[in-house]
Amino acid sequence: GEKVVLTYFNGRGRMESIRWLLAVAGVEFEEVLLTTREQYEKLLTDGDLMFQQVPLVEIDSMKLVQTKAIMNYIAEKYNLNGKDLKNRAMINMYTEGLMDLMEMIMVLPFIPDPKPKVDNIQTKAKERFLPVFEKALCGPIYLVGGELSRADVHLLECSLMLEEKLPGILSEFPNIKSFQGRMTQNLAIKKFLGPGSKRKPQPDDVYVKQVKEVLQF
Ligand SMILES: CCCCC[C@H]1O[C@@H](O)C[C@@H]1SC[C@H](NC(=O)CC[C@H](N)C(=O)O)C(=O)NCC(=O)O
Repeated sequence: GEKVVLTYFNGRGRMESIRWLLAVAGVEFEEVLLTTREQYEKLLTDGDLMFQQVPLVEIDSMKLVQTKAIMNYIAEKYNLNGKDLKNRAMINMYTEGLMDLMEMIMVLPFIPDPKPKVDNIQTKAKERFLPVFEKALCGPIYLVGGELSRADVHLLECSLMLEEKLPGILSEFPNIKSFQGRMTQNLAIKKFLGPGSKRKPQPDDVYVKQVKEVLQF
C-alpha cells in the first residue's frame, strides 16, 4: 500500500520499538516530527489522535494510536508474532517484560534525580529480567518457536539501550551477548544500526524540552 507515516517527537520514547519492528520488517516509513505545541494542537483539531496522544502511525489508510495496538498490527502483518497461539503467549510475555524494562529507561530523562532510578534499573535488569532471556537462549538461537519474532527484536533493542546506560551489564549474560552478535548480522538490523538510518539517538535536553513544550508539562 501507500507510505507509512510516523508522528512523534524527535526521539525514542514509545515510538522507538515501532521503528525497530518496521525496520526488521523491511518497511520504509516517513516521520512527522512534533517539535511545537502548534503541531500537536493541529493534530487535536484535525481529530487525528483518538486519545489525544502520540505515537500515531498512519498505515494501510488507518490512523493507529496506542503503542501496543500499533505493534500488534505490524507484528501480525509482517509475520513477527509467532506461528501459533501458545508461541504468541510466550512472545507476549517476553514482550511485556521487555516493555516494562524499557519504560523504566524511557522516563529517566524526565525525572530530576535519575541516579537512584538507574540503580534500580540495574538491579531489576540483572536479577529479574536478563536471567529470563539468558535461560531462554541457552540452546535456541531465537526466543520463541525457533524463528525470529518481535520478542527477539525487542530484546535486542532493550539490551542495547541497557548497555548505553550500564556498560558491561551483559558481562554475566553470555547467551544474550552472543544473541546480539547473531541478530546484528541480520541485514535489516545492520542497516538500522548503521549511519543515516531512522534509528533515534539517546534522549538529550532538546528532546526533553520539546516534549515538555508540546505536551505542556
Ligand atoms: C514522565 C514520562 C513523560 C513521557 C512523555 C512522553 O515522552 C515519551 O518519552 C513518553 C511519552 S509519549 C507521549 C504521550 N503518549 C502516551 O502517553 C501514550 C500512551 C499510550 N498508552 C500508548 O502506549 O501509546 C502523550 O501523547 N501524552 C499526551 C497526553 O497524554 O495528553
